[in-house]
Amino acid sequence: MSLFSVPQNWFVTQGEGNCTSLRALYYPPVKRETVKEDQIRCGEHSDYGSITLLFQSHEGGLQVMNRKGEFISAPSIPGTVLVNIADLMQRWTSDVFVSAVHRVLLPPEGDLRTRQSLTFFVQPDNDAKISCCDGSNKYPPVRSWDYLQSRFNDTYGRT
Ligand SMILES: O=C(O)CCC(=O)C(=O)O
Ligand SMILES: [Fe+2]
Repeated sequence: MSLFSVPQNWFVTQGEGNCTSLRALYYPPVKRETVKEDQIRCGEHSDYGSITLLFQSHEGGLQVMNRKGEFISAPSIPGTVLVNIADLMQRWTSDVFVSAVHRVLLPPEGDLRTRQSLTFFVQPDNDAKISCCDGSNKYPPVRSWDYLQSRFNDTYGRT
């Protein structure tokens, strides 16, 4: 089965309950004298789930890595929402959709504006078995909940 012939609702629901969440971020003003070498506002990363809806205020700073491995600016366009592919979606589609590595840069020197963003992380249902939709097994099947917990543990450390 290819990505283009998956049954309707394949990506929609496979159980009850999921870890979909909303994050509100506030980036305070940046005083240049306190900035450390190589500091940025949000370090480069990819999101874990299926897709992320990103609402950003208009100061800019978000960059997304293109397929050549270069970061390009993704400015905020009024009235739009940015949709990022995340890691489980890349696995699910067997790399047809590629998870977007992204980061947020510091504002230019002297720009003391704050920045705000809202990220809506859409996660597959907890019991969903994420296996390559083309049947290739390029990535071993994984339960959504287990995958997310392992990523959270890697990021925040085990308790
Ligand atoms: O603040 C932003 O624009 C990006 C935030 C982000 O990438 C995240 O919360 O995962
Ligand atoms: Fe992110």
